[in-house]
This record gives sequence, C-alpha cells and structure tokens, in this order.
Amino acid sequence: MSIYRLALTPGEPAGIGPDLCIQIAQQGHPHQLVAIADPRLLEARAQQLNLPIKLLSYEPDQPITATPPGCLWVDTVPMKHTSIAGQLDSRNAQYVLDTLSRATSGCLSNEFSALVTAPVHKGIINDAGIQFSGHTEFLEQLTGSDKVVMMLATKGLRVALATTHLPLSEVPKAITQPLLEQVLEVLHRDLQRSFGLDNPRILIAGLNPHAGEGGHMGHEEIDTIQPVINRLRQQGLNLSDPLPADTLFNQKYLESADAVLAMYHDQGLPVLKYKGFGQAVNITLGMPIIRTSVDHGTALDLTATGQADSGSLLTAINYAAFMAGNRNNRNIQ
Ligand SMILES: NC(=O)C1=CN([C@@H]2O[C@H](COP(=O)(O)OP(=O)(O)OC[C@H]3O[C@@H](n4cnc5c(N)ncnc54)[C@H](O)[C@@H]3O)[C@@H](O)[C@H]2O)C=CC1
Ligand SMILES: NCC(=O)COP(=O)(O)O
Repeated sequence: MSIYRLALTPGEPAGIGPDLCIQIAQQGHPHQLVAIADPRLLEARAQQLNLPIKLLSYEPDQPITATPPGCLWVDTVPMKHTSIAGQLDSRNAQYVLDTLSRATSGCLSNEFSALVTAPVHKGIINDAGIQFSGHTEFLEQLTGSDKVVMMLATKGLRVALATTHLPLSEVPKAITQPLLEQVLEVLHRDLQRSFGLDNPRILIAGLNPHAGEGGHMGHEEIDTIQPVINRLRQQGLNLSDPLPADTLFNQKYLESADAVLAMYHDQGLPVLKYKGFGQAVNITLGMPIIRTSVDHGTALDLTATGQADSGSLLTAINYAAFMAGNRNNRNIQ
C-alpha cells in the first residue's frame, strides 16, 4: 500500500478541530498526517483533554512515513493570539486562513497528496472583516479553479450541491443553464477520476415542490434544468430527469444511483446528515487538489471536553487517502 502525506488543518482554534486531531493521533494512522497549525495550540488542547501527544517537527524533505500512535507531525503556522477553548476571537481569523493557504500551496506543489480540513467558523472570519462563505469557495479562488462542487458522502449516499452557501432567496436566480452544465460536468468527471466510476449515474433534484408539477408549481425544471440534462445526455452522461426532491431519496431510486445533485444546501444536506452524521465526509470536487472535510461544524460547546466524536474527521482522512490512491492508479495529477 502506498503511504500518502496528508495536510491536516485543525480549523477554528476555539472549536473542536484541534481536539479531533489530537484524538485521532492517539491511534496513529497508516498515512503521514501533517497538522498545519500552531504547535502551542495543539499542546495546550492535549493538556486540557488529558491526552498525551508528541509533536514531530515536519520537514518536506523527510521520507513519507506512517503516523506513529500518540504522534502528529506539525508544520508551524504561528497564531498571534492565544486561543481560549470555546471562545471565538476574531483576531485569530487570519491565522485560520493562513493555515489553509499554506496547506493548499503544499497540495498544489505536490508536497502533500491531499488537504483534510477540520471546521472553521464562517461568522467569526466575517466579523474580522474578511468576506468568507466557506472553505469551498475560498479554495476555489485559491486554486484558480473554474468551478468547484461540494459533495457530501456517507455509506450508500453521495449528495452534491448545485449552489452552496447562498441565502435561500438567491437560489432560483443562481440556478442557470451554464451553472448546471458546469456542475454536472465536474461531478461526472470527478466521480470517474476520484471514485473509479466509469459511467456514474446521477439523479437530479428539481428546484420546486414535485419538480414543478409539470409547470404548475414553478418553471425552472422545464426552462433550465431539463434542457441541460438533454444536452449532457447527448454527450453520454447518465442523468435522470429532474425528480421531486421529497421522493427521490428512497431506496428504489438510490440503489441505481452513484450520486444525487441537489439544487441547494438545505435540500440535500439534511438527508445526508440524517443518514450519516458523524460518519460522513465533505469533498470539494473540481479542483486540481484533493480536499476532504468533516460533516459538522465547530461545536464550540464541546471544545476541550473530550466529548467530540472524531468519526467524521477520520472518515475525511481515509477518503482523502482513497482518492489519492484512485488518482494515482489513473495517473491523474
Ligand atoms: N466544514 C466546516 O468548516 C463547517 C463549518 N461549520 C461552521 O460551524 C459553526 C457551528 O455550526 P453549527 O450549525 O452549530 O453546527 P455544529 O456541527 O458545530 O453543531 C451542531 C450540533 O452537533 C454537535 N456536534 C458537532 N460536531 C460534533 C462532533 N464531532 N461530535 C459530537 N457532537 C458534535 C454540536 O455539539 C451541536 O450540538 C458555524 O459557524 C458553521 O459555519 C458548519 C459545518 C461545516
Ligand atoms: N454544510 C457544509 C459546510 O458548511 C461546509 O462548508 P465548507 O467550509 O466545506 O465550504
């Protein structure tokens, strides 16, 4: 088995991200986990959690090795202000973004095989005066990607989103033919290259109740979604018609599907999280780098309590390694 070097960003310092990194390090890992972080934060959090941690100083020229139990490699990004567990501090917002930038440039240069992110707090970054709607959009810019797609996956279900962090009132006008065409092309291609699916079957949700009920409950399905489906089918994509979102998430439809495309965040993600919260992964498709993440947020109420479940971060790490392996096997940079 190949061993991959994975960049791990602990995210919001006052949240559970650092806790989860320390918890996962206890068992060790078959891949090299390199936390891009301030080591003082990790040491302080380990003490609060009463967990032992040995931080190994990371050097890019070292051979890639598995992570021994109780250890974590650290590539230092200094935090300017001490973080207090559970208490957001806008002065640390730039630090959070610095860790992401460092990890991303390391992925772009192939120093790391993938980026795995713990949760950030979107609100506090905005409070710091920095416009930020999520890792997904931030990484799209940072990697110079044309179009990225958010997809969450758990056992038996993958849900991708046509739009991400938008106010609901802005969704209908954002659903355009060019957008849908791009999103479906990215989804189709990345299901092939990162998941090894030769001809992925994608179910597409309508925007309106009952997928518009033949135009009686909205026209986006007829005017926007169906024409894109028809065009892409001619190029060989295996797509459903627009389906009512309230009925497509049943076994009869899902058993023949590789992914569902939901039109907006809260149309698709509640179903996915109900099915797999704690064991699901958030994947950014359409980038030159692999990025996976957790299915949850910063859970400030649980920071430093030892109650945070590391299942989703571990799933994200394992998916990142799996995707790196698939791209390697297909010789994709
Ligand atoms: N990937 C990311 O960076 C994400 C960041 N967020 C951000 O997180 C912040 C808080 O969001 P919320 O909606 O409150 O969601 P949340 O996921 O932080 O918390 C929701 C509930 O789930 C619990 N919970 C979350 N993670 C858990 C874990 N690993 N183990 C056990 N219990 C857990 C929390 O204690 C809370 O009761 C927001 O600023 C949001 O933007 C939210 C989702 C993803
Ligand atoms: N609900 C998923 C989410 O908010 C994660 O967003 P991102 O930070 O990964 O873009």
